[in-house]
Amino acid sequence: MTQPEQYVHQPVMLDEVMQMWPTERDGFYIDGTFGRGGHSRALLAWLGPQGRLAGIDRDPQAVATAEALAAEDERFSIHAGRFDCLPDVVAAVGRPLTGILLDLGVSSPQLDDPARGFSFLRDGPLDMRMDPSRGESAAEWLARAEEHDIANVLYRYGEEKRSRAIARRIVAERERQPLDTTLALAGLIESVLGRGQPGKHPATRSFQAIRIHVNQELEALEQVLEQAQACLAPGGRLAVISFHSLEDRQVKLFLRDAEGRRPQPRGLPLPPQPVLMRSLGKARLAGADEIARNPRSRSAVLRVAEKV
Ligand SMILES: C[S@@+](CC[C@H](N)C(=O)[O-])C[C@H]1O[C@@H](n2cnc3c(N)ncnc32)[C@H](O)[C@@H]1O
Repeated sequence: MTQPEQYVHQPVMLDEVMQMWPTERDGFYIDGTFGRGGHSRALLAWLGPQGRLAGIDRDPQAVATAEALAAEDERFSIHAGRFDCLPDVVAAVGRPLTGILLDLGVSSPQLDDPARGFSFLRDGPLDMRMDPSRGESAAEWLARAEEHDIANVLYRYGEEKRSRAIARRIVAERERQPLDTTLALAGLIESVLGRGQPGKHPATRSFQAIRIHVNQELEALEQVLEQAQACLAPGGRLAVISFHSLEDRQVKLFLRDAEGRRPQPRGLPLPPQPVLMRSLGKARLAGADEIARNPRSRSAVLRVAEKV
């Protein structure tokens, strides 16, 4: 697992996060997606001497980077695992939670390392697990899944219109030989869909879908949003950066319900809904300068809410 030598990490929408972040420098904060620590380092530079920051990540490489940071800075601790271990982290630190940041999805080093199997541009084992020590790899899942389950995943998580044709071809191909490299899968998808549009590989949507499924990304997000609402102290803030419409929709619907705005079924008036969170402004997008510097920020959407 190598990292490109010239890799420079640019935390996405850092200025916008800091503008909306709580003002209590000696509070307790969680970075639920430590990654390579870009946001965490900026938060530590801002944090006061009595402040605490706990990082969470399920990726062993991210955890190794964070352990080095924890050895340098006693205000910081790292917790390996899925971010929906949030209540355990809060209990371990034992302080009221002032803020939580989630910068969702995969990190650039994960995408760029062929050995992790996330990239359809570089050949590697078809893995795609953020934590390679747990669960099934993409190759293991594709080797055993029913055709209709593969089609459903491609449709639901990738919004892939030709999901059935791709699933059919995967099932036919795996009878002939194992489908266990990224380029074998990317080539198979291209053979079904053709070359696609310029600048967008035809395998983009399917790779996104399989990655979301293998890592149970939307299940973990659903859990952590509920937990954040329950664990935050009153006035504490939740900041979420999403990178695709499925994640952002989930955050938006969670906030709608937490703000007591769930649509009422017709003819069946419900009691008034409790107001648990308050959105701080509308969803924000990265600015043109950041997008020019860091193209990955192009699809970022930031939502921030405060516990009431
Ligand atoms: C976009 S990167 C975060 C980058 C980070 N903000 C930075 O500045 O370096 C997302 C990170 O979150 C981790 N991650 C994604 N989903 C997770 C989950 N459900 N539980 C724990 N970690 C997760 C990934 O392993 C990855 O390291």
